[in-house]
This record gives sequence, C-alpha cells and structure tokens, in this order.
Amino acid sequence: MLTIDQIDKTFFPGTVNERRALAELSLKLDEGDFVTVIGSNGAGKSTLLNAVAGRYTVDTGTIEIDGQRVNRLKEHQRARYVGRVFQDPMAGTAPDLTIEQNLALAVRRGKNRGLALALTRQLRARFHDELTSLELGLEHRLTAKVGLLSGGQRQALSLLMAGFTQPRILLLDEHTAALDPQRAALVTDLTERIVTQGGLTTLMVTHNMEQALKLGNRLIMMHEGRIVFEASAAQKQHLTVPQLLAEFGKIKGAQLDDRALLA
Ligand SMILES: Nc1ncnc2c1ncn2[C@@H]1O[C@H](COP(=O)(O)OP(=O)(O)OP(=O)(O)O)[C@@H](O)[C@H]1O
Repeated sequence: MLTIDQIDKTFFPGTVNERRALAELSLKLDEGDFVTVIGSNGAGKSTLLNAVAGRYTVDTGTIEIDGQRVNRLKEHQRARYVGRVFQDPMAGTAPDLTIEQNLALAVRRGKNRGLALALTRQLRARFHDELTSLELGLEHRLTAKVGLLSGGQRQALSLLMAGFTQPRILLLDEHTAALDPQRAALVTDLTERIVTQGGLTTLMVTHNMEQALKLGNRLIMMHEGRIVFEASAAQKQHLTVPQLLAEFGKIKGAQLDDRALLA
C-alpha cells in the first residue's frame, strides 16, 4: 500500500547547517496497517511524515502509494491520498468556517468546489449523529465557527474529517501532544475508533510510549534518520514501556525526551 524505499533527505547540504534527516530509510505498510513511530528528538520522524505528504521532496529513494510512485507529486497533488492531523489543533480545520462547513468540505473533498459547502438535510443529520458519538456536545453547535472550539475539540473534529475523507494513508504527527491528559486520552480513544472503523492505513508519530503501545499494530523507533528498532504485530502485543526504554538505552548518545518519561 505504502512503500518507502531507501529514502534520503539532507537539509542545507554542503553548509554548516547540513542535517541528514532521513538516511536510506525503508518501510512498507500493508493495507490497514497502523504503525506508531517513536524516537529521539531530531530523529527524522516529522520529516518522514512530511516526505510522505509531499511537503518535502526526498533527495534519493522512492515513495509509492498503491504502487504509484508519488515522489514528483506536490503536496496538494498528494492530498487526495493523504490525510493529516498535526500537533497544532489550529492546523487541521478552517477557523472561519462553521463546524458543518468544515465537515462538508471533508465529505466533498476532491469534488466540485461549488458543491463543497452545500449542506443537505441528509448531510446535516449525518454530521449530527457523528458528532454525537464524540460526546463533546458539538452536535448542538453545527453552525458555530470552528475558531471558537478548544484544542481538543478541534483535534477530535480533524480526526472525524480524516475519517470522512477516507485517505489512502493517514498521517498523525503528535496530534495529542498539545492537549491536557484528559483530552489527550479522549483523542487517543477516538483515533483508535476512527482508524479501526475506516480501516485506515496510518502512520502516527508520538512521544508518548504508552500511546505508541496502545495504538496500532506495529511500532518503529527512529534515530538519526534510520529505523533502529521495529516491532511486528505479534511482537508489539507483548512489548512494555520498560522494554522500549531499554531499546532507547541501546542507542548510543540518544537523548531521551522528557515527554517520553511522562508515559
Ligand atoms: N525544514 C527544515 N530545515 C532544516 N532542517 C530541518 C528541517 N526540518 C527538520 N530539520 C532537521 O532534520 C532533523 C530531523 O528533524 P525532524 O523534525 O524530522 O525530527 P523529529 O524526529 O520529528 O524530532 P522531534 O521529536 O524533536 O520533533 C533535525 O536535525 C532537524 O533539525
């Protein structure tokens, strides 16, 4: 489904600021795989997601989605394959549009622009039901501007929208990191539900090891642009936080992130 083969990315090559963010990294996701990504600071986790999304082009190597090479496709051209929820709750939704307009955009993504914001009674009823299931009371605020929502509410909405668009690949980049523990737990549960219900193929970066173990069927650990540890579906079921910390310990010179210790 997603095949990443030997990708390399160096920022500012040949200057004092040169940074090799991805180093001959290969990764293959089958349909419905949900891979959690952990690693030290600066390991290249976000760059990996950005390379898949098309925000950054890779220097060498190939990225294929459904067997189609997407290396040359720009970010907006890949948008029909790729759904994304960022750490910043402000990034995934349009603040000046209402909740129902944001949801309509997600449903109609890739279709005629004129139709995008059209709201039928049927669509409103669907939004009402879906929002009710979030248990955040948003079903009563369909016509409220999204800019008025809290961070957790916006992340929940972004996830719901990602579920509506049914992307070929869903990228989650520390999407619960900016939330308080209670909201983070809620968004974590919602993530599990939306990914499972939609059978979405997903790559999720997190600094929270418990979350990395709780969610998904596979796990990878990155360091200096490479995958340094990988757990298959069978292995992941038995993995524990102390074991992950021990794996981190094996990486020479890796700095454990404080947030990892909060897990
Ligand atoms: N746009 C950019 N320009 C220059 N260097 C960059 C850019 N984005 C990332 N880097 C560098 O590439 C390396 C990998 O960064 P990246 O953000 O992918 O790491 P990360 O694993 O997501 O880190 P963190 O957990 O700290 O968010 C780092 O050395 C970083 O400084």
